[in-house]
Amino acid sequence: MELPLPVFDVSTLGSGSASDSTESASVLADQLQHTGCVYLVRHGIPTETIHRAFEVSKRFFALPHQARMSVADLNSPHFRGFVPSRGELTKGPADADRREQFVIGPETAPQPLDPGAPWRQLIGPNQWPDALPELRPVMLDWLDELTALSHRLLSAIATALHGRPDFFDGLVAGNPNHRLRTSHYPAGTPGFDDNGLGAHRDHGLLALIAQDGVGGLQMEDGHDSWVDVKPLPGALVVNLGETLQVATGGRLPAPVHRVITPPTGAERYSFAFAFNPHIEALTKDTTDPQGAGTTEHYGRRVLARWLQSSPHLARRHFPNVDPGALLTGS
Ligand SMILES: O=C(O)CCC(=O)C(=O)O
Ligand SMILES: [Fe+2]
Repeated sequence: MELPLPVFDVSTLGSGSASDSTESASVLADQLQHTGCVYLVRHGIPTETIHRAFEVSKRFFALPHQARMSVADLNSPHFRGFVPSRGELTKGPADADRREQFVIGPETAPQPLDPGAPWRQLIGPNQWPDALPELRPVMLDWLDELTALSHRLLSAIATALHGRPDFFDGLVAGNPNHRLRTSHYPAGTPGFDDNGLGAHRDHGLLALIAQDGVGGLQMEDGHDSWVDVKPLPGALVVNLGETLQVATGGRLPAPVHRVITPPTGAERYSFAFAFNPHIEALTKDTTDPQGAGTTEHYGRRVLARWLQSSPHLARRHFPNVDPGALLTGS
């Protein structure tokens, strides 16, 4: 099968001498520099962990509507839980996403409410449905595996770009706003309702995607056309987010991507793990020796975006927060 993206063998990072892994880190950075998106093979996450995750995801989406709605995201100021089909407006109000999702993050206690820093509400507990007790251990185990792999990749990128594996660690330390979302893309009518997930860039550092064999994930190739990221059995896909694009002065691009609804008779399941900065992280171009350019506050930016794409949550939990004011820092 001809693949649209480079393939990176993760096992080359951790083994052998330090110079081997430095070389391998440069291979990864070079691949990412061209596409912002790469297949990862021999990534070390047990097949069994992945298999269990897909299995429990299917069982979650097969629960009766009422059981899924018992953990609706509308209950959660932390943007976690079940997001029904059409519940998110990634592309804007005219075309809601057709996928349904279940979203978790690192399990933490809620933060004290601070009206001057509403983004801190993104940190907090998850919601778990009583009807499927296995969901919690399986999702949290998968979250831990994906977090550990993301740290390895970030260290490799830091080694390749700055000669130091811990160069970007300060962005993630503390309360990282990671998210693991599993999505179910129901079949649709081609040409009519094919917006499974609207075109977007991820906001964080990098994302790891696991998809089943159905296909539908597409990346923009930089020349206004879409490339099908065909499923590669056992592989994960890494795609970079805007925080890393900013931190590397644009050297590592965050690709625009989307998911097309499966055709009649098919349905797609996937996982996307967003490896995100901590909620107060300040990002600026680290390749500029003068330190010029704007500094971005991750918590402000991500809350503004999520309020725009989830207006029902905005109205319920953040009625006095203006996304525009968050973005301009006032
Ligand atoms: O479902 C997928 O394959 C991709 C999901 C994605 O890009 C996201 O949730 O940000
Ligand atoms: Fe994405």
